[in-house]
Amino acid sequence: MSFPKHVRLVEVGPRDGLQNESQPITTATKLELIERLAAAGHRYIEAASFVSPKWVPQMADHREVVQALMQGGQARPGVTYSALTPNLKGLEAALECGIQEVAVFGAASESFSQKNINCSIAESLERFTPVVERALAEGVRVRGYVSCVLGCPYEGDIDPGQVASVSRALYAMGCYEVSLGDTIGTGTPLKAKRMLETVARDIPIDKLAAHFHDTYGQALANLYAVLEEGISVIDSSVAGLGGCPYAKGAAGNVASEDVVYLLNGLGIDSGVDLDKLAATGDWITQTIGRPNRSKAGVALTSR
Ligand SMILES: CC(C)(COP(=O)([O-])OP(=O)([O-])OC[C@H]1O[C@@H](n2cnc3c(N)ncnc32)[C@H](O)[C@@H]1OP(=O)([O-])[O-])[C@@H](O)C(=O)NCCC(=O)NCCSC(=O)C[C@@](C)(O)CC(=O)[O-]
Repeated sequence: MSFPKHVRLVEVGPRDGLQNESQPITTATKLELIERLAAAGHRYIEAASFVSPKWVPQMADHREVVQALMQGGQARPGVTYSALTPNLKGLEAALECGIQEVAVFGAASESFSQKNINCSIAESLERFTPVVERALAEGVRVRGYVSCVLGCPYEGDIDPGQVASVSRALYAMGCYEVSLGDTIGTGTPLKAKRMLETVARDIPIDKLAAHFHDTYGQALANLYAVLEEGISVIDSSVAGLGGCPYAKGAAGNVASEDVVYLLNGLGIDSGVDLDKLAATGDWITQTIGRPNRSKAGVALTSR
């Protein structure tokens, strides 16, 4: 067993963490969250989502958020701020706001693809191709997501071969990294390992990321399992905020504080200050009136 020395964390709290909140959250609160996360040491922050406001109302202020960061002087040097762009319309808007990095998001499940982005897997890949081409032509890097890699809310079990096939397509298209999403958190460590082994036959392991939700309390165990396999990029959300609007009952992402606590214990550097991160989790959950789902965060802030 050998773990990586360093893990790159992708903080998805401002996007995945907040997208499902039904109460309006002000742009100022979102920007303060992003700044606090950067101050805690996060170097990759998913800040917004250029999707239809009819589909995901909470992300309707994507322009204001990204403009404030990239054109309003609120971005920190050395931090990459990214946004989801499901189509050319979203990409064009994100480029106008000066975005540094974007992500396209597909699924390994046909039903989830239809519910989430209103098209089949094949249609989504066709739609992403010009998005990736245009972004790369503008010097903007593109990340790819695959949802439902360990289970689908509509179809149940998903064949790892299907995960590998969609991941391959995104990687071949020009995505520099493919993030593997256990959207509904049904995965368990052996399942996660097997899925990863299948995908890593075609894509170098250092081009893959783990994006695990914690619905069944398995996310940290799953992360430990894929760290053993060589994963060195982990997506997480401060205070375990989040859920997917198109996966009813799905809990938030694994909490960033819990991941940093795990990594610290394994002697793996993430560059993130756990106390500052825990204070950020405490602040955002109090601000938006949500329970803090990070066990490490709650333990640290109640000392
Ligand atoms: C993809 C679409 C837009 C297709 O939606 P559609 O209805 O098929 O698109 P359309 O092209 O027919 O357009 C319909 C309307 O949407 C507008 N529109 C069209 N595109 C945009 C855009 N980019 N930005 C703003 N507006 C847009 C467009 O202008 C039009 O407006 P209208 O004429 O009706 O007023 C829609 O299905 C959508 O927005 N879906 C959002 C899904 C989403 O955000 N899901 C959550 C994120 S994914 C996730 O959480 C999983 C992940 C990544 O975290 C990994 C994991 O955990 O699994």
